[in-house]
Amino acid sequence: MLQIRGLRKQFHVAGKEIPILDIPEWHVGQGEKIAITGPSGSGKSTLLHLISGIMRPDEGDILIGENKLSGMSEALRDRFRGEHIGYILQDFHLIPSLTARENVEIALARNRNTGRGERLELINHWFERVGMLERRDHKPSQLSRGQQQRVAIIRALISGPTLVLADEPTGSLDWETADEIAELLLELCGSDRHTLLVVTHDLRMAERFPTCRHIHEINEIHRRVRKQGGLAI
Ligand SMILES: Nc1ncnc2c1ncn2[C@@H]1O[C@H](COP(=O)(O)OP(=O)(O)OP(=O)(O)O)[C@@H](O)[C@H]1O
Repeated sequence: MLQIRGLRKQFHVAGKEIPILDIPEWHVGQGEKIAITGPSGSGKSTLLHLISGIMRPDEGDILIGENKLSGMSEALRDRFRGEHIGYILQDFHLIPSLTARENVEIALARNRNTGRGERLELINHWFERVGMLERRDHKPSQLSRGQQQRVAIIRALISGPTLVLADEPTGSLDWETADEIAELLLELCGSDRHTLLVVTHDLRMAERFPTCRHIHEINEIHRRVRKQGGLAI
């Protein structure tokens, strides 16, 4: 469902080009659940930014299903992301002035052309699924961090994306809450319909996943830079 070919990304920093990613070939099958681990600065978040189309590669192709991201205009990539990709971040990024339900509703209204009644029914169903029905009219500041992440997970999944990307989803949570969130994410993405890629430093979380890959198994930059006698990133 996800294919990466000849992908390269570098950043221009202080007059120098710093290579970050070099992925000759990587395939992820429909329904796979993969945790990607690796040291800080090894390009994990950059990889997710490229797969979501938020960032463009310098070279190479990313295909999601039959859809080649490099062949799309920025507007088309934004639409494609809204319709097919769910993104979960460490810091939730909920809108503070809106309630939990409203945060979910604006994402749903943007991505799905449904009537309000149908939307509210679906939203209630999801809040019930994550055990937060009674909290749906609370603002983010009135919720715990774990609860805020549950709302962010609903927001990412409610439109039925085929690909779910999560960047350190448990990074700002205590261990117990992190375990609950990892469990919830795997349960909600459990069907073959959802492909789930999570980048994490949390090895306890990574071990729960059917597949766990170190970024250096995918990204050849580390090997190449070392071979050239450069600094390892
Ligand atoms: N927009 C940018 N401009 C310049 N350098 C960048 C930019 N974005 C990321 N980098 C650099 O690219 C490298 C990879 O960053 P990235 O955030 O992908 O790493 P990461 O593996 O996700 O790290 P962490 O685990 O700490 O989040 C880092 O050295 C970072 O400083």
